[in-house]
Amino acid sequence: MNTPTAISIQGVSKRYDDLQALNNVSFDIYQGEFFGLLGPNGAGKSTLISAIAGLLEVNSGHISILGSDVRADYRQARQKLGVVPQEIVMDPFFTVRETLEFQSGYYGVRNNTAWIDELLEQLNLSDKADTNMRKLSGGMKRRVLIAQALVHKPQVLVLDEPTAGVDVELRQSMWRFVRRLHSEGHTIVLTTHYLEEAEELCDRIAIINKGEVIALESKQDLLARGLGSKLHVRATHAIETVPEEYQSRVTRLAGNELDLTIHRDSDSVMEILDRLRAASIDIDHVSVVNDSLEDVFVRLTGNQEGK
Ligand SMILES: Nc1ncnc2c1ncn2[C@@H]1O[C@H](COP(=O)(O)OP(=O)(O)OP(=O)(O)O)[C@@H](O)[C@H]1O
Repeated sequence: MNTPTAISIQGVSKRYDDLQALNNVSFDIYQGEFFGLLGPNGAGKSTLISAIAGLLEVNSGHISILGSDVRADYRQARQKLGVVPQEIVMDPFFTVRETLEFQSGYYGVRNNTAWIDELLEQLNLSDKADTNMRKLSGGMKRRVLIAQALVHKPQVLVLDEPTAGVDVELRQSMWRFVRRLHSEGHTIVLTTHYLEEAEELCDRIAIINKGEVIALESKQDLLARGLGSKLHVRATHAIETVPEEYQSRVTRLAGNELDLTIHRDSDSVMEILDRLRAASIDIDHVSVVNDSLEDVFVRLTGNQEGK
């Protein structure tokens, strides 16, 4: 693949006292990707994002944004990058518009009123432009964070759990806007605990666990990994017993309904159904449900804390 690199992460390690938060992390994110960074709580995602933003001194390794090193060429790298942080820190006495103007000044951007107006409109904030930040709801503050990250029109946008605690309607309108930015050529990096969101939006996904990258694949490849699927069987009568060889795979047995985990590569569904029939299970209906990203994530990280 010859696509230019948007974010290059090379051999990055970070230690907090005796805790290794990042351990020799290396991967590239390409221009125009919608990239997902997933992992359970405490995996090291926010540490990596702070390092990408050039806000954290790492113990070893290098990170660059479109060729600019985030430490050595901090100002250039920051011009190319917008980061929507997880935590809301804002001056409560500024209005929404003042907040965005102040942020523009920080990047040395002037005369960008038209772009600020567009951001306000796209994020449904136009009627709040002159409202003080302290009077906004949490969801509205999150929208201002996104606008703030975009005032200087960065090529690369990193969103650290932007939809935590945001209602469904707002989440959808935020994603519409982020998708539009992506379709216009922006590189988007997303961390989220809503795995269905990552499944819907991201082209490629890295899973971090205990400071290490444990998977880095296209979403399709990740979803095709491992066991793969669930076989759902409905019988015409209550199912009394399941053949012994399948008992360890039963995830649900209730009345005439039975769920079994199956391995897409090595199991023959027809053979399983034949054996169930031979065990006097009169099959009425069968369906195969593929693993979700959440199933794969839980299997790879071995816990459910990332939910
Ligand atoms: N400033 C700090 N000092 C000491 N330890 C820290 C500091 N910041 C983070 N850690 C620890 O480093 C590890 C990685 O934390 P980090 O916030 O990067 O994880 P995360 O993947 O973003 O988690 P979450 O999903 O909960 O936001 C955790 O064990 C955390 O407690």
